[in-house]
Amino acid sequence: MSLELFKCRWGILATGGIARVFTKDLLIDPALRGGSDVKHVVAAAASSTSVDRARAFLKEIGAPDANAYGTYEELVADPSVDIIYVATPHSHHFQNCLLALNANKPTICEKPFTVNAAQTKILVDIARKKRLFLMEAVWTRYLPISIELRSLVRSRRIGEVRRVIADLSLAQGNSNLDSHRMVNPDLAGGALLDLGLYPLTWVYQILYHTLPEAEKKAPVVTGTISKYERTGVDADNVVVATFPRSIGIATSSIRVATDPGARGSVAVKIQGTEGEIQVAHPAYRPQSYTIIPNDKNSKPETRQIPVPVGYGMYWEADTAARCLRDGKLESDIMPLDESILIMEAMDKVREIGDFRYPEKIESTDY
Ligand SMILES: NC(=O)C1=CN([C@@H]2O[C@H](COP(=O)(O)OP(=O)(O)OC[C@H]3O[C@@H](n4cnc5c(N)ncnc54)[C@H](OP(=O)(O)O)[C@@H]3O)[C@@H](O)[C@H]2O)C=CC1
Ligand SMILES: O=C1OC[C@@H](O)[C@H](O)[C@H]1O
Repeated sequence: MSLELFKCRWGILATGGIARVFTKDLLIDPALRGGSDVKHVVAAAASSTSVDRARAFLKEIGAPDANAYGTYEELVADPSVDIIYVATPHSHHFQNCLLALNANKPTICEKPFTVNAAQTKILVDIARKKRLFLMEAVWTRYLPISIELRSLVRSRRIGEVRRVIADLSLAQGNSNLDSHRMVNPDLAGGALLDLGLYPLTWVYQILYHTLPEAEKKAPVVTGTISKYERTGVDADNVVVATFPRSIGIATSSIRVATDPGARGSVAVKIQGTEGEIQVAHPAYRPQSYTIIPNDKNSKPETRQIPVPVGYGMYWEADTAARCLRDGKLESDIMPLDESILIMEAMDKVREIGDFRYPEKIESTDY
């Protein structure tokens, strides 16, 4: 008996760098990643710049017959679209997700969800009230390596995990840096929201997500930031999250590098009472890990889990499609309340560092 695949029809909101990568990944034959029970179709894309840009995007990614729009409003009104993928700069996630949800479209949104927790909470409230699927598209969470590591931690492979140290630092040597969204306060630039979300993902997916529901408690968060002199966004930061039985330390920077010279460094250390797991850089897309037991007579074990094809963003898309198919309103892998907790941690560290974005993008009024 052959089972019919669930077809998920995507509307791509924005045509920048990550939209291109995600949409190309959507169209990769699932057989090349070992198969899937869902399939993806690019139904439409919109560019706020022009309809021609949307057309050129669709041609480039290999969906020339999909609907092209010159406004996001037209995209979210398209009845042939089942779900919207928001791929604008984070400054615009709140207003773009609002637009999609208000048009009754299930939505996934690039990381970080919004500029602050207040905005995320509003989106979550609206989605829950309208019974619409909503998910933060933190693609790292859905990678097979993350799933495997969460399972190893739950099975106490290294005993009880008491500490996670995670870093994503990408020194930006680029002479055009000052014009990049990464340091533009109007586009919610800065290391914490852009890069820091990944080390925080490791801290929360290991120290919080793996716990039984009854043991999940919001951590006490503190931290520090230092600013990029020319634009005032944060250039380096440290976040310390103290959970009832563990501590997480997440760091990120646009000044120094986790892996200088790309020689292969450790990005994440998951430290348990019986040993440690070292996860390879980069924290957003690691492809191997090593288990190092405390017992010096036991050998370290390295496991490679390469992304088989493309960039690896199809796994988050598969998760969203399955949720739609099964009538689920959120993903168990990236629950909405956990997205809010992580946004609150970033709010707290920005507050300690006296770093606020311009009111127009911190605002919850649109
Ligand atoms: N998951 C991942 O690995 C990655 C995620 N990201 C996340 O994706 C988001 C987008 O990043 P990225 O694709 O690199 O950004 P880009 O600058 O490459 O693209 C952003 C797109 O958003 C649209 N846009 C709408 N309003 C604005 C505005 N005021 N200024 C600039 N662009 C605008 C534009 O598309 P149009 O003209 O078509 O409307 C633009 O091309 C960010 O939130 C980032 O954190 C980024 C990189 C990697
Ligand atoms: O999400 C991201 O991951 C990779 C980085 O290069 C990029 O700046 C960031 O947005």
